[in-house]
Amino acid sequence: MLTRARDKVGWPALTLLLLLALAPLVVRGVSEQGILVQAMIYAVGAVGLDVLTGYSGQFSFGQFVYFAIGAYVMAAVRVNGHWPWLPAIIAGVAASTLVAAVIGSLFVRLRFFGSAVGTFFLGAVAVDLISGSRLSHWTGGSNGLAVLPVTIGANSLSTGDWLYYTVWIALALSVAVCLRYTKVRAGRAARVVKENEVVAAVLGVRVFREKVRAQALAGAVAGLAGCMLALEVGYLSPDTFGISQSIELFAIVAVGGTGSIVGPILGAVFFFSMVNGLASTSASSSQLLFSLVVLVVVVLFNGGLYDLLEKGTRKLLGLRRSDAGAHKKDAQVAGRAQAERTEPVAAAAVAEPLSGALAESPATVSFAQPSADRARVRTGPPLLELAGIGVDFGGVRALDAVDLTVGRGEVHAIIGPNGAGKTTLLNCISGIQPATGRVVLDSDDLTSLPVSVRRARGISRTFQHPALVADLTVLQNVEVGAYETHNGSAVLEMAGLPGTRRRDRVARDRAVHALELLEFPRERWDVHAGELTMGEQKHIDIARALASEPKLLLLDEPTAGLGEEEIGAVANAIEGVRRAGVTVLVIAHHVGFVRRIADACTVLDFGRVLTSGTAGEVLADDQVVDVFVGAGRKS
Ligand SMILES: Nc1ncnc2c1ncn2[C@@H]1O[C@H](COP(=O)(O)OP(=O)(O)OP(=O)(O)O)[C@@H](O)[C@H]1O
Repeated sequence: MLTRARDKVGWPALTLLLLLALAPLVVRGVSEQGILVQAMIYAVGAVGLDVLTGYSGQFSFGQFVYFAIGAYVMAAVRVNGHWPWLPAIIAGVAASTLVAAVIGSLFVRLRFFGSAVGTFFLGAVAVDLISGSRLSHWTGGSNGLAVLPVTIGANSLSTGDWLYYTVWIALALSVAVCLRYTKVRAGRAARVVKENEVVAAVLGVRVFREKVRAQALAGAVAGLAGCMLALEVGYLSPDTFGISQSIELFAIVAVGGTGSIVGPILGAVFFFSMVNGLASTSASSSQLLFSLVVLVVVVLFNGGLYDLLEKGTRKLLGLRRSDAGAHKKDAQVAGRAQAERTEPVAAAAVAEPLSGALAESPATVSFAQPSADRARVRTGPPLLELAGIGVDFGGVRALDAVDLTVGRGEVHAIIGPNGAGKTTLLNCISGIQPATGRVVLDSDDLTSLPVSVRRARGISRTFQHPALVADLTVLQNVEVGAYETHNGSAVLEMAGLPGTRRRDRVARDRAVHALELLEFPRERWDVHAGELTMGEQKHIDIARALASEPKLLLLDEPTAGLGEEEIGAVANAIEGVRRAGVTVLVIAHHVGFVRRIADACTVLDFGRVLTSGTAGEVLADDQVVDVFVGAGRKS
């Protein structure tokens, strides 16, 4: 399923920051300005949490720990080391970043429940360390630690307008850095990780590294929030920090809207205005009212305040861009137009279900020219050789001594009934699934190599369910697959140095080339993936896999769930891939589709190769009919 993590939030973020910058002109009361300062401090931390949850799909109850580390390190180096204030803040942020990266790398493999428990107890350890005697010479233990006043000339950054604008600068900086992160390669890779870690790995993304990077960024931003909190409160004690802050951050992100960067700022302003506005009522009813309001916002407005505001603004301006239904319709119309333009063979000819077609009689179905003439014309050694591939899932023998040879430049179809082992076979080739036997690509033995190395050696693949990033455009999604490696420094990428810009240009060129090769309509390149039809998504999945310029492209049921015209478009796309000289191994369920695109065909049944040959030969084989329609089957 496609989930939302927004990309185009630059203008809303700028507008909101400008409004906050101007707010002191209108909001003159000391306590009202204090509320906004509190809101902005928490917004800094919440923006980081949004990067972690909304963009990289991770979870942490431990953000308050990074608040505390940032605050205590900043205060301690000033008191004990007499550091100037700016280096002290940098030290606080650096310390929280480092600890978040280390802790993150320990917790990154945990699923939701493990993360929740792990980060919760991390908080308990941190509070104990701060309040206990072990670090008391730095933290002041239970006595607390004074935060030395920060001044510029005669002005104190800890009070009044100076505090307000110091915190505002911290917020603007956090928003700028986090927004930039979501736009560079590392941030986009993290968004694919959020969609599906296996897909990300196959696209060459270092899943572990991207998750730790997101943890470190969220930790850095939380550390900066901690420094601001230290400036504001002027005195740190174990009571200054607690798990409740992490929960408040979650509430702020949920109320404001996840995956939007802007939402958490709105959420923080709403949250603190509510808390302080209700504080005048009796304690118990204010708590109840507050909880009810949060509940209503979270339950009724799934996308949070930002979503509500975005939709309201569009309505007000009479824009219909986010009308998903309208877009879907547009997409279908555009998809149909494209299919009509590029479809050289009647779409119906490729849409016949394999079992149905064979049950009728192969002769009665109007197919494109069988590809027998194309088959086996390839010369030279085969590109892919599988020998004795075997996989057991407990008692289930999913693959049993499978041998398969795929010729260079060939389109080779794998067919077979449900559960025959087709997907497992592709998983073995791409390295997702450990197996016995040998996998050799272009005389290169890949058997013991991991997914990332196999991709680098020329294997790319698609999945039954394309995990595209909904709020990235078509072109941006394809770019994620176009990077040769997903190594490199995220900091350098965010700085936009010439080296990384060059690499981005190469990736863009490859993505453009892949889309052109598949004849995906140019007017749809800037459409968000969340607005594409299923057929278009499959198309983009193929383009994304093709963008890495593989030797072998593995396609897992690219026609599953598609209508006749869309199947025709996928067949055209595969023809384009063939013309580019890329070898294709494709799982298919439609006999017309197989006849049209395949040079060769292998039938799997109960994890074994039943038969292999040209598509024409294989589909004329009685045994194949048995497998698909059950005739002659003993059990
Ligand atoms: N992770 C897994 N754990 C346990 N059993 C599995 C796993 N993956 C696949 N299997 C089993 O292995 C066998 C082959 O599954 P596989 O998904 O490869 O078949 P398939 O031919 O691709 O089927 P379909 O056409 O339905 O996708 C099936 O019996 C399936 O239940």
